[in-house]
Amino acid sequence: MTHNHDEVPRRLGNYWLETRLGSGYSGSIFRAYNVFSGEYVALKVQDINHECRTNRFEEYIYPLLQGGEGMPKLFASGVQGKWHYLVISLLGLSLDNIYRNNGKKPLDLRSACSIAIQVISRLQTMHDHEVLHRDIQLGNCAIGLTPNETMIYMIDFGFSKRYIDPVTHRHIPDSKRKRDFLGNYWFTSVGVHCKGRVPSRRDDLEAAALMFIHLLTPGGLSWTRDGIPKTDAQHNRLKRAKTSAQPGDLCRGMPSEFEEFLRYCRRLKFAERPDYEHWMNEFRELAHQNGFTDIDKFIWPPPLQQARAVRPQQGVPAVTKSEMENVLQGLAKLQLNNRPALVDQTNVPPVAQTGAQAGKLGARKDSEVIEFSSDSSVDHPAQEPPGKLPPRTPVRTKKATRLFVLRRAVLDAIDNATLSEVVAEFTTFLRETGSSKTLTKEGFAFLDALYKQLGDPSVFVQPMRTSRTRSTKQDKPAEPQPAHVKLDLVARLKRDVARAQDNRALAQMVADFGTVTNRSSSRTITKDGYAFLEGLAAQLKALN
Ligand SMILES: Nc1ncnc2c1ncn2[C@@H]1O[C@H](COP(=O)(O)OP(=O)(O)OP(=O)(O)O)[C@@H](O)[C@H]1O
Repeated sequence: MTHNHDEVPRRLGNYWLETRLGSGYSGSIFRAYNVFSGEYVALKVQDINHECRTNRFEEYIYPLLQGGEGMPKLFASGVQGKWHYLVISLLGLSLDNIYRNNGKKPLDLRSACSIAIQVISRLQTMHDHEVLHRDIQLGNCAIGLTPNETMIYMIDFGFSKRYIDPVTHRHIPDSKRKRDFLGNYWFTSVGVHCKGRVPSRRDDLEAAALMFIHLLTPGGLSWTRDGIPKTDAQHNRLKRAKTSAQPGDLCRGMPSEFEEFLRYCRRLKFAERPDYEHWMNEFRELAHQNGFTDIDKFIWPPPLQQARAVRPQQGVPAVTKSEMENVLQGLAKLQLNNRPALVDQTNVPPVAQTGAQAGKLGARKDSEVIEFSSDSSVDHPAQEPPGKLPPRTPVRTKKATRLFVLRRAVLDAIDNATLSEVVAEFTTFLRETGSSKTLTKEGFAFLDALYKQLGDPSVFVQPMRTSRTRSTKQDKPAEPQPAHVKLDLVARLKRDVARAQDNRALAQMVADFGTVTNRSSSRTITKDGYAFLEGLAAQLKALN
């Protein structure tokens, strides 16, 4: 049953209704003001006979959330005639309004990080108050009005539910029985939408992850592009597309945090508490690495300088053409002659003609240009046609890009002499760049590649850099070690590297070095660490 909003009285309770702000399936929302105080509010009104009495559910949920950051205030609720009304804080634009007003263009990375931090924080607040949202979408996140315009609020609790039983204090039970889907087509998790599972905290987070990815994807998530499905066949097609989309494909060209976050949400168990703090910190760190300041505030439109810093685009390298040329010229100096393979590679599918095999890397044609991206998809050659490099001035990208190029050179290397040169270059580069000697994610990715190449290029290698705070059993956090453990081990590695007999022994040393660096509190490279890397380059040459 729908209603004509012209029928809604001009006054409900102590509130005088002005303009209509929006309307959904079950009711309308008006800008209104308190006739006594003059205070402006938003008033949600619904016919009491409506088949979907979401106002009643919201009336139950709002009090549970009062006082939480980013939760609208509930001022009043009641019934007048055939109208049920809820009076809540008046807010500004929804993220859906912002996205549409911006021509549905992908958002800048600063805005995406800021939204990610705030939305995860809102979900933490709701979940800590024992409530699931169950309908996370752009239209249900709204910014405040001045002076709260940098705060994202959560709205529309019509589908929300307590997941802790108020009597037994136990988590709601899971069920094998398939349920009808509840939520929205675009962002509701694959488990709930496509497999009929019972929603829990993990699904709110997965919906948020899909929303962030959507905001960074040109044209949005693929299954959103044909509009709302009108038939069962269309809906089934949408579900198939959603189910089969792999995180790596959805997030190609984006910073790896987005893909990792989606994977993390999908690994969570039904009743498991997500590690909200960890993910907020990951997005803060990502923002920090890109030079964004004040990231806990959502600033729209984004500050000009910061918006320009990095704008991730699907499959498009995040470097300028001239930066890419510089890097390639540097690599061209490497002598890559045909020498025996490092290890038995019969298990490895033949690699397409790479720069290493073709001769000098600098001689690569545009179509052979390797992918520059600060995500884990660097193993896949860029799908985008070359020459589509957007102008930008990345802050962190230069360092990250250089490290990725070196990592690629490791994977392409076919002999120890080449590896020796690449390791020497990696060491010099680390010594020369930046005031911080911290080994970045890209630095660890280099070590992973080196370990794989020295040991067995055909096997999957568990990354050496692990999360500090991950709470699932599978991903044990890396316990920090006392400083002397690292110092002792690295000193030993420095001493022993010159005595290593073969590549496998060197591989083990690289793994030990990466692991101990990861477990040190600041992940820095010490003087002995540099000496070890230099010794490694020398020993590789000697073992050639
Ligand atoms: N507190 C508010 N202040 C200002 N605008 C709001 C507020 N709450 C909602 N709106 C606007 O009204 C729209 C509909 O709001 P809401 O989603 O709460 O209603 P609904 O009837 O439950 O909608 P739907 O059925 O589409 O879920 C929102 O997208 C937003 O643009």
